[in-house]
Amino acid sequence: MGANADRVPVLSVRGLSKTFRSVRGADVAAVDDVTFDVAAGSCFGLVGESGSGKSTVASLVMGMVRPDAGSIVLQGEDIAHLRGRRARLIFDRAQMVFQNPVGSFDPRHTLGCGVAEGLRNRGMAKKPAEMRARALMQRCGLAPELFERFPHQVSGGQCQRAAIARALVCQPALLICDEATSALDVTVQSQIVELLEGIREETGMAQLIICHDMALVQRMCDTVAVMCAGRIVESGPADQVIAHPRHDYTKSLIEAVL
Ligand SMILES: Nc1ncnc2c1ncn2[C@@H]1O[C@H](COP(=O)(O)OP(=O)(O)OP(=O)(O)O)[C@@H](O)[C@H]1O
Repeated sequence: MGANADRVPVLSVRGLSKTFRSVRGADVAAVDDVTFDVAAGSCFGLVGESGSGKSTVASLVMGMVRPDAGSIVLQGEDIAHLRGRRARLIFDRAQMVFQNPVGSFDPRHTLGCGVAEGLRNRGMAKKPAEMRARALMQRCGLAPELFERFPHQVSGGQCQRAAIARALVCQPALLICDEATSALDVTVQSQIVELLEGIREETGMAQLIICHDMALVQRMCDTVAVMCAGRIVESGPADQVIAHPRHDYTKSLIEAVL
């Protein structure tokens, strides 16, 4: 756990629900009465099979999908129903890293330009924005020459490091990683995990890790919640949940990877 952990919830989710309506009548309750907290300096794991609702939780927290019910309190403010410009301000406080880093960058721009873009969009002049982007890329383990490379000219691991640097430009209080290491080989995955842990220690940010890999959760997370068909079926300290799972669904997830 991060040295700055002080148990202040950066994110408090209460009774969050979202059903995707279908014209053909097959509605999907993607998120159903979900409640959890993510404390400053801590790492919270949201695990579950494909389709259990993990990414929808992330989209709801980031304001990309509107909830049917519930509250999402980010740094003390309920952001569940913000609209327009105020909703976009969520990105100053929470950022996301995705599974496919290459696809998350504009192929026409260099990685450096992509990392600096968030600062430029917030009104910073080109020179200081580039300097800050270079420093962040270096912190994320990227050699200076990679600043000028295009996304397709670097490895998946290097591109994911750049995506993490880009997420850090606005010093978010919350970083959501949605299967951020799933597409990487084991060695690179381990390096990215170390990078995320280091950043958490340094900044005291809260991290929400979305994945289906219990081994990764055991390594990274303080707390874990297990999602099944939109609901949290089990949650608690990661070591405890993994050592003594109560729910059959959790047992099957653990047996699949450990
Ligand atoms: N925009 C959408 N419209 C309709 N249904 C959706 C939409 N987004 C997600 N769903 C459905 O909601 C359910 C939960 O999907 P979600 O992507 O949140 O699961 P997940 O646990 O993140 O899965 P994965 O690990 O495969 O990404 C699925 O049944 C999915 O088909």
